[in-house]
Amino acid sequence: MSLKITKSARNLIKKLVKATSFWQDNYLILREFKSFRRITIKAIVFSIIAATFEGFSIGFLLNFLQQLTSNGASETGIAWLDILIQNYAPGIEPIYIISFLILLSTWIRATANYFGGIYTETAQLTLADRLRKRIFDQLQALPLSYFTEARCGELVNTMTTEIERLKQIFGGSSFVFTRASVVTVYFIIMFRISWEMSILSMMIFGLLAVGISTLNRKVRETSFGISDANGKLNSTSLEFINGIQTVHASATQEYERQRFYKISHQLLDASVNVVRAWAVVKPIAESIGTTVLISLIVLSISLFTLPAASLLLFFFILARTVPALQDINGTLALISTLGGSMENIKELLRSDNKIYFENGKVPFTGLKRSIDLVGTDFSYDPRNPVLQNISLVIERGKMTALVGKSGSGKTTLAGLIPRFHDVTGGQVLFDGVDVRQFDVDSLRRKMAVVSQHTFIFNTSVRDNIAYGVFDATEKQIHEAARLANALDFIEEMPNGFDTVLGDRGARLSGGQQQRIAIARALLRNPEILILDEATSALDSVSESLIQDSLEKLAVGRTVIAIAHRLSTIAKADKVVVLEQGRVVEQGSYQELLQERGALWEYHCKQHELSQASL
Ligand SMILES: Nc1ncnc2c1ncn2[C@@H]1O[C@H](COP(=O)(O)OP(=O)(O)OP(=O)(O)O)[C@@H](O)[C@H]1O
Repeated sequence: MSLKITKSARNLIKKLVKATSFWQDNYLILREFKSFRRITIKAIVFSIIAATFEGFSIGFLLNFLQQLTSNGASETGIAWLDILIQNYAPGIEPIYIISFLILLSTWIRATANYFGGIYTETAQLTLADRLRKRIFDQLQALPLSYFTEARCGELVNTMTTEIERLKQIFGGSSFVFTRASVVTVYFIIMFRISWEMSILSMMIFGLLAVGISTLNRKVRETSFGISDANGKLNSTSLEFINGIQTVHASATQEYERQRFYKISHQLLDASVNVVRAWAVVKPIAESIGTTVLISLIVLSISLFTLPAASLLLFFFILARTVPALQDINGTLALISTLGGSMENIKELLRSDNKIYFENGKVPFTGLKRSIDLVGTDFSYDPRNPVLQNISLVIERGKMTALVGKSGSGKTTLAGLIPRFHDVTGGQVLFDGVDVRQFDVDSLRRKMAVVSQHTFIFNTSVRDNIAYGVFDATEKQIHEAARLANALDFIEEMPNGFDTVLGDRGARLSGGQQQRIAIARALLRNPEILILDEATSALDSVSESLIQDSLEKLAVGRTVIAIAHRLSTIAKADKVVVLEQGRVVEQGSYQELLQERGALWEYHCKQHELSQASL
């Protein structure tokens, strides 16, 4: 029965909490506390214990003062304590007992503060950790198209700086909670001393709070500029560092300097605005607080008559209440300055404003017949179709070459096969089954993509080759490197396979990076291989090495090659020519040449170029 009542009371509290607009506004962040409820509860409990014992120590102070002013009264003034003394320690002077109790309360308060501090800090750190991970998971669940739209720097800013700022919000909130508990205890004691004087003080403080909260709201509004400027600063810094070579090559250092200075100045302006707004709050609160205190003293002395010890303690507590309230106000104002960060994090965590990648359930066990594109359309932006009504059969174990001018949609088309993008019309079928029905991990595990833009991680050569095949043996890694014609240059490196490659493979040439990518693909031993051939001019030795390793990689697999070299096109079983997102020709190389259409022109152009370069 009692269990039922507790349960329904708990449910009622939950419902009430969830009905508050604070919960609804901040649900995406507050729900994280569920996973570390215990630490949060401990932090709250210890803060309350600390506040209670602060109250006890001050409460005992009144009895202590009364003892001093009454020339050694035989009673402490606390009924339960007097009974205890009479029963168990009749000979001991009450003043010693009160002194001991004051000390004991202070020790307990200090201990509770110590644990409260640890748990509060742990709760904040855990919250930051949870949010970082949640944002990471969120980013992983989003389709690739999200990353082209959202700015990289802003995302990094939200995951790092904004989370740190959010931690400050919760640090501040717990500080406000602790101070508010202490102030509550102060008010209880003040009420016990004189309810009239307490009500008067509360009314004045209440008015003060209304005024200050209006100011805090203004501070909060100014804070949004900081988050915005921080995001832009991060983006610009990342762009500058990533594009440093282009900046030097284009001699645009001065342009970049001005761009960076402008954004940095924007951050400065936004921060100064917040500092100005915040700086107003503190002195106003301080001067009003002191005025209130002095007015109260004057008013109470003339209006109310109280024993000297009580009056002294009342003002002693009041004098402690004013700075505590000022602390609360100051912290609330500081929290207001961090509102922008909170909004940014919530924006990223929201799921109702994003399109998610929907994974299929069917495990992909391998291609048996063909990949079919049936009336496929695709666009990154609805106003601008990139692929239109593509119908095409990619047969198992054959090489299909995609040919066409730059921007005709070859990379986009190839990206539909590992489901980097979802079609906007028509279908992509694997042996007659829509690609969206397959579990995407199982699908991609059967594939490898070697593109012009190989991403090299800042780890060792070995780890870069084995990326995604984490159980590969040393022998397999060496064999993959050998087949990719990468073994020679790897062995010449200072630490061979242990050499760390630097940010984005800074230590490798373009051709070497490609050979690492080919080794990576070889190690995956994919059934389906997507090759995006480099158009950039490699020296002829590198080119023939890469060509040779690509040929080894392609043997016995279903290959979709975005082909620029005639040698690749000529070897393909099928050539598909794209123009402005449409298939204009498809067939074998010889057939298409005989038709003297688009491929013929392409062929002639390449031939002229190769003749000219001889
Ligand atoms: N992430 C993207 N967001 C928006 N538009 C894009 C994106 N990627 C490509 N496009 C556009 O889609 C069209 C086709 O691009 P795609 O990269 O598929 O062509 P491509 O034939 O592979 O070109 P290239 O041979 O130069 O690599 C282009 O007009 C391009 O501007």
